[in-house]
Amino acid sequence: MTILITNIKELLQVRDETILKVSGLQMKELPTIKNAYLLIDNDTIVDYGEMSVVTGINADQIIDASGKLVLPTWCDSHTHIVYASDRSQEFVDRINGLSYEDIANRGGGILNSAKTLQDTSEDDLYNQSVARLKAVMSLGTGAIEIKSGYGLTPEAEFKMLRVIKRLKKDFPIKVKATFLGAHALPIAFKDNKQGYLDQIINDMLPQIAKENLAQYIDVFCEKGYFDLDDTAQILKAGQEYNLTPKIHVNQFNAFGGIALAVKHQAISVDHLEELNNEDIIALKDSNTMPVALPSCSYFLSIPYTPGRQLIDAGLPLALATDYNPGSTPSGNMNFVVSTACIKMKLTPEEAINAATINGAYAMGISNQYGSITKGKKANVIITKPVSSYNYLPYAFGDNHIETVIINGEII
Ligand SMILES: N=CN[C@@H](CCC(=O)O)C(=O)O
Ligand SMILES: [Zn+2]
Repeated sequence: MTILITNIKELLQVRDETILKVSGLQMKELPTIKNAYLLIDNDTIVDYGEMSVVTGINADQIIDASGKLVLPTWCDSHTHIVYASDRSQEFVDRINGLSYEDIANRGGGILNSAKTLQDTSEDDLYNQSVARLKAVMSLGTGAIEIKSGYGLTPEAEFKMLRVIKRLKKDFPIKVKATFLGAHALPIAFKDNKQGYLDQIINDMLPQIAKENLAQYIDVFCEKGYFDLDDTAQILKAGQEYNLTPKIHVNQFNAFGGIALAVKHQAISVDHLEELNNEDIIALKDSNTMPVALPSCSYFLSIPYTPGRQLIDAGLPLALATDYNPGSTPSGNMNFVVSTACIKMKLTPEEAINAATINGAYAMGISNQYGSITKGKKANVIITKPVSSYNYLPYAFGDNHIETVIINGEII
C-alpha cells in the first residue's frame, strides 16, 4: 500500500541524513520544505521533495494536504500509561491544601495506585491502557515509552510489563518498556528498604529478563524514595541484564543523581525541575538526554525544568508527557510542546525538535523515528489548515491535528 501526500504547505523536520539528536544551537534549526509531497510505501517513508518534481508518481491513496503541515509524529519518551483507575480524589485534596508529599506520606500517591493495580485483573488493566493508548495515538504520538512501577510486588510488576508487551504486539505505535520496580517503597517493606531492593534484584529482574519484558531500568531517585546508593544498586543490577538506565531524578531535590546516572551511561535523565551547575557539568560531553516533563510542572505547580538554560549550555533536550494518574493525568504531546514554548521559553523549532528527534533518542530509536528521512518509519501528522508551524504551540489547547499515520496506517 502506497500513500502520496501532495500540496503540503510545509513539510517539517526534513533530515536527508539520519541524525540521532540535536543539541544547543542546532535545536533552533527545523529544516522544512514548502509546497512539498511525501511518499509512503507500507511502513516506510520512501520519497519527499518539492511538488514541482512530483509528476509521474502513482500511489494507492492520494491525500491532498493543501494549506496543511506535515510533521513526524511525536515521540513520547516518558509515560506510565498502564495504571488502574485514577487519583482524582487526591487532585481535589491538593486543591484543598495538601501537598503531593503530604498525600504520599499518608499512604496515598504511588502506593494508592499500587494497591488498586494489585486488585485489578490483567485483562482489565489491558483494556484501561488500550483506551489511553488509542487516545494518545489520535493526538499524534507515534512512539511511546511505558513504565511499570505501580505494581511494587513481583506479580503486579510482571502484570504491568506483560500488559505493555501486549500493547506492543497489538498496536502499530512503537512501544518501549521500562522496569520501574524502585518507584516507591511498598508498605510491606516500610522498615526494610534493602529487603525490597533485594526482591527487585533477585526475584524481579531475572524473570523480566527471561520473558524479555523490558529494555530500560528506572528508579525514582528522590528524597523519601530511593537515595544514591539504592539507585546505584538497581542500575548496576539492571545493567547486568542488559537493561539501560533511564531515571526519574531531580524532581524535588538535586543531590547528585544526574552525575550518578551519567556514570551508569543512562540514555536519559527525566524531570530535572531542580537543577544545579554540577548537574549541567555532569551532562556535558555525555550521551545522556535530559528530558523535561512540563505537564507535570503544570499539574503539580512545581518549577519548570530550566530547558532554556540546558539548551543555552549546548545540551540537547527532549520533551515528554509523564502521563500518569498522580502528577500528570494527560498524554497530550501537543500541550507539552505549547507549554514548553510558553513556560520554558523554547522556540517552536526547539520544542518540535525536543518532541520528535530528541524524544526518539531518549528511547534509543532515533535511527528509525523522529524525522522525515528516507527509510525511516512512516509516522506522520497531517495538521488542519494553519497559518504556520508557530501556530501549533501558539493556539494552545485546540486540536490542530487532522490525520495521524502510524507505521503507514491511517489511525
Ligand atoms: N515522580 C515519580 N513518578 C511519577 C508520578 C508518580 C505518581 O504520583 O503516581 C512522575 O514521574 O511524576
Ligand atoms: Zn514519571
